[in-house]
Amino acid sequence: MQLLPVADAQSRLFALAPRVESETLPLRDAAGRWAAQDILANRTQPAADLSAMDGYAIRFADMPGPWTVIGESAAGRAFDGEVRTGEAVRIFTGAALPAGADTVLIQEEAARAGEALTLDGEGPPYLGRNTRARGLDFTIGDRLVAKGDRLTPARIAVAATGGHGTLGVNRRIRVAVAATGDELVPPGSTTSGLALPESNGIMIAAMLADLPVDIVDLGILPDRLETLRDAFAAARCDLLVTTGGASVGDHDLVRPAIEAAGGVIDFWRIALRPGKPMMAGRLRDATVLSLPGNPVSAFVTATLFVRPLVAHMAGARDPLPQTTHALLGEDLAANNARTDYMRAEIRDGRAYASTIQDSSMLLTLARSTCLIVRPGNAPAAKAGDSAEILVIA
Ligand SMILES: Nc1nc2c(c(=O)[nH]1)N[C@H]1C(S)=C(S)[C@@H](COP(=O)(O)OP(=O)(O)OC[C@H]3O[C@@H](n4cnc5c(N)ncnc54)[C@H](O)[C@@H]3O)O[C@H]1N2
Ligand code: MOO
Repeated sequence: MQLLPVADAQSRLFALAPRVESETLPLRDAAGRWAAQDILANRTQPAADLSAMDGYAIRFADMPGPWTVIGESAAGRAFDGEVRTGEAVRIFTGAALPAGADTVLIQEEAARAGEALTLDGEGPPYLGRNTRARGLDFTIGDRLVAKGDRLTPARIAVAATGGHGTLGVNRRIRVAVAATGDELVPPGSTTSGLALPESNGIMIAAMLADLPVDIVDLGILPDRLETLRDAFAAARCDLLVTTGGASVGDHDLVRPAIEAAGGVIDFWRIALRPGKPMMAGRLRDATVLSLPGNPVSAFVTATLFVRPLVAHMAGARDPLPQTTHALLGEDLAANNARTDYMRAEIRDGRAYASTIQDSSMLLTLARSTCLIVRPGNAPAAKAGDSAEILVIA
């Protein structure tokens, strides 16, 4: 059986799902979206040479004083005269440097009696000390945020300072989530016998909570072809995520149900552990991602495929999760052909894999802070070797 490498599956998935349209939003509502265009500065920042400290604007050539104070410059209220030899202007942080002045003497190093000002300390050591030049941060026309960048708080702030009140962003993604399985009951209901509280749908919604999505909860669907078909066909969404019923058992009906609803499967089965039986396709205007039912498999495939797909559709230039490196706390055995995402904990800067890596074990997942990425056919590794990790908590 041919298993698709993870990276190939990710690119095929992105090729299946178009980017959504853009809209214009007030800055306050744009946080967490992706920029639909480059955001260019409409103004220069700072707009003039400013003081960086509270003190006195002077001419550096006049050091070490004394000076006569001839006026005041405050933020937003500039002194409109000129500072001549021997003169100083009282100035505050963020205020415009008056014409003629080039340096600021901080007030802690100055003594003032009426309008007479003398040096009381070392004073500024060079011309321009304690000032900010016009355009220090950026100049009109500079690119502040690139198309496809996430609108982080700092990027929202720089756009505001750059003169923008609204931004072009990609719209929110409508994600329908369906859990399938006759054994499943809603969380919190009194369980008896073999009934199992549903957790995958809840977990996936939680994993998307920081992304611009509207979740359409299709609830728990039974293992019945017609019910699944009708529910999938009726879902109005950009992305349909199902869990369970993706494997080869007699009750694994997700694939036939998608096809019966008029959908087409593009790929199935990934060289991945856990998460092998994941499949992807299209159903009308929606992309479909069917995740395996085992909770850890659902978590890993949601990390590697659902979140990146949402980010891709919402305009991200770089939608894949970022990995980093850690030293292994213990030896690891050689891997087979499937890329392995091992549940692990970081302790004292070293990554320790859980002893049992069963894809049903939620408590192990809940205690893990990272996944150790073991590429397909990786040789055995030693404690102290560097390994790729994906931080998950
Ligand atoms: N003969 C084979 N059997 C299996 C294969 C295979 O290749 N050949 N693959 C195995 C792998 S790998 C996985 S992963 C599972 C995935 O199977 P399904 O996607 O069909 O998942 P289910 O059978 O429906 O459920 C598996 C497991 O997870 C529990 N589950 C399901 N949904 C939820 C939910 N929403 N919340 C909590 N728990 C859920 C379910 O009760 C089962 O215990 O197949 C292997 N079999
Ligand atoms: O690949 Mo399954 O997802 O190992 O448990």
